[in-house]
Amino acid sequence: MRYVSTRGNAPVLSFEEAMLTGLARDGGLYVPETIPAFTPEEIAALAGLSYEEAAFRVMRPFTGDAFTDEEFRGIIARAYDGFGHAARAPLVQLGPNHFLCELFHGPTLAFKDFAMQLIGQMFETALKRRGDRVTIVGATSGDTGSAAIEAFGGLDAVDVFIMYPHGRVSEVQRRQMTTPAAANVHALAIEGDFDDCQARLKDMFNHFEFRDRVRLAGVNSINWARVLAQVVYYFTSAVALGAPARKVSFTVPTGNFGDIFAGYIAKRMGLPIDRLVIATNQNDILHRTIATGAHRKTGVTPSISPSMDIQVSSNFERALFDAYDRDGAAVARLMEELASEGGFEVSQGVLARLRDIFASGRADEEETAAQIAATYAATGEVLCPHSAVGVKVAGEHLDPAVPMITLATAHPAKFPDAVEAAIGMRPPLPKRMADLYDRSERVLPVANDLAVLEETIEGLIFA
Ligand SMILES: Cc1ncc(COP(=O)(O)O)c(C=O)c1O
Ligand SMILES: N[C@@H](CCOP(=O)(O)O)C(=O)O
Repeated sequence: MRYVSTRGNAPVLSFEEAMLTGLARDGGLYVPETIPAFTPEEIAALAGLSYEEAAFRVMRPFTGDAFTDEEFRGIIARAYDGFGHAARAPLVQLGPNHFLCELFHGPTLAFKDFAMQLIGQMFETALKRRGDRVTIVGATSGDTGSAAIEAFGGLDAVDVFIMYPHGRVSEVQRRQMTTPAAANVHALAIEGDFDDCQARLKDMFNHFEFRDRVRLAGVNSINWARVLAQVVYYFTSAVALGAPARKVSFTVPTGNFGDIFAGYIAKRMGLPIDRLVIATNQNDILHRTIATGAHRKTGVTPSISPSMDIQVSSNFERALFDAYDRDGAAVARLMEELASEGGFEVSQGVLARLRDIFASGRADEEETAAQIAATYAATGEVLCPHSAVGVKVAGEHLDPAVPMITLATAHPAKFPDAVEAAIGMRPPLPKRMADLYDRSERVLPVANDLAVLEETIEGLIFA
């Protein structure tokens, strides 16, 4: 299996090289050269397997010779060992034909743990074998950062720097990033929003002297291995509801487009997914794109679902690459237009292709809070605000003939203020985190400035 850049002008890499490389050197994102297809029999055979075995079967065709089967099974076993639910990604029923896939039973209580725990183990195995060391820099709106710090903290072969937007993540998210004691992890508070953090990260990747000097690696969904790990729960949940004999649809709370792109890959692999519904909060560039064909930044407005406060949605580039028949030059032109003009329009043909696969909707602040309250009253399930955005939008796309699965992307205890405002109850943190508010914090405020950031990072790793 080989990996190519969405901008068509970077070296073709193996799985392991793509994983350790992060952003392609032409500024693009790596994607598999071809998507392996599963037969209906192979999909049916996933029924009744452990999550770990299903993960092995779904991901193995993508990893080439990076790991032996025994190594890969060990990596998967260690990745999911610390999850607080035996099913890893359990389904609960919300209503007739509407299910919630709870993705928040990992160590940091968000879906990011599914991929981050796995790639932590993959990096450790690959770097040890190579006798190599890398510097991981990440951008977060709250959950990627805490999951990365949990997964990579204390590992020998990595230093980790996570940029988060100062004042724009929940207190639980911030404390998850700033209280771990491991000396190799650093939380950097940036003045700006998530888009600024992600832009600085891409600037670092595009500054080759810095990139090569620190041996820069990425664990955002820039990294293909992150997306791959997220493909698995589409298979396990669809099979639990009768796939491949029965079609299913998914609604996915969306910001950086990584999670829903994983669903698109599952569909390309042969999983019978009817609709993939993009659910956005008031930062709705993706919903507007599907509705109108115009992909235009409007600036980020802080919301009660802060992890989705994103307007420059990195992985949409991967969807465009396929929608433009894998024409890397066309994608590069669109990305230049996004950077210089603040947006672009997709052609009518491309819009029709996108609409063939993706539907969309949005939830504003009041609708999100109302959905938390309504779901709690009807079912007793306490939703986090991101999952509530998903459930609200899913409600507009229900089809009596096709089960809908909404991804519940975070635990409500990560966003206690929003949940309390909606239902008058503060969801408690799990016991193992009960002292989170008493732990001391370690934060490094850094200017939203490439040179200052690079100097800070180099100062810490070469100290
Ligand atoms: C809780 C939560 N829900 C949804 C999302 C959106 O996921 P994606 O960025 O993969 O679209 C994020 C962040 O990415 C998140 O942290
Ligand atoms: N919502 C994310 C934003 C970064 O997304 P990623 O999937 O590209 O890592 C977060 O919580 O940080």
